[in-house]
Amino acid sequence: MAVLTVNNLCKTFNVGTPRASRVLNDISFEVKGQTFVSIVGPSGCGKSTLLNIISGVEEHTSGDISLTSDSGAPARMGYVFQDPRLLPWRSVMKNMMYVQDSRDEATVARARKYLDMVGLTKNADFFPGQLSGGMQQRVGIARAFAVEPDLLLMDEPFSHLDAITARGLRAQLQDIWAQSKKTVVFVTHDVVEAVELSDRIIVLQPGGRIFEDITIDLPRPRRQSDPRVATLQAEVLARLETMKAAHHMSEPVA
Ligand SMILES: Nc1ncnc2c1ncn2[C@@H]1O[C@H](COP(=O)(O)OP(=O)(O)OP(=O)(O)O)[C@@H](O)[C@H]1O
Repeated sequence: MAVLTVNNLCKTFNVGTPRASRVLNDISFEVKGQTFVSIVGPSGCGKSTLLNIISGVEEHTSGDISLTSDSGAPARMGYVFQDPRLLPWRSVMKNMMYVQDSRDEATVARARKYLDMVGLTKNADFFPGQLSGGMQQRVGIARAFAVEPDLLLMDEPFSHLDAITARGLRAQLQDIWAQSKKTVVFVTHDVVEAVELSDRIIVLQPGGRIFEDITIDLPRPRRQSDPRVATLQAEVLARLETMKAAHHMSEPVA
């Protein structure tokens, strides 16, 4: 069943003014439950705007968007941003619990389980200032999964981290995802990252249209050392280069 359905979505900023600009143009796609979908594309093509519309932070101009949960209750969303947005005066565990509706035993156990999955059980009583940037982002990821959302939105969660830390976190995210099978929409500039993590990659092009919707059919876990992963990464990059050429873009696409 589709958790997220987007139909003919358009977004124009500053409607009715001389500064009006259409950023998303007739976007349609579905995200089925338990799939990991990445949105990639060059800077300014509308990736974050799309994510903001899905999350409800931004309104769309026309089209439809719907979210469904298995239970029939209102769908719950979780978020992971570029920065982990932890409250500095709360411990790691209190940050984990801050976003939870309940403090019951099962909820606490779930928070502990996800903290354990990111290897931070020993740091539960630390404050964010006592953790590295990568550790803080691991708390942010564990916190979002611990809410057990119907849809988890991730906006370039590794873009502020160094390459080695980002690689470690991608491996960890793959492991958590394999165990939880949450439905994820993940925005990234990085095609290499998208191929490693995703079941599908939706490529946006300048002008805010879908260029391609690519299925990534590779066994998991996917590691950079696997030649099949590297081959597909090169293939998808080549397809993006074609798109770049069609739009006469000179800057790197991803
Ligand atoms: N609140 C706003 N008002 C007017 N224009 C906006 C607003 N927010 C975004 N835009 C414009 O919409 C376009 C798409 O922006 P968006 O941030 O969605 O792109 P992106 O693909 O996420 O870019 P990047 O990869 O650089 O983060 C850009 O031209 C941006 O200037």
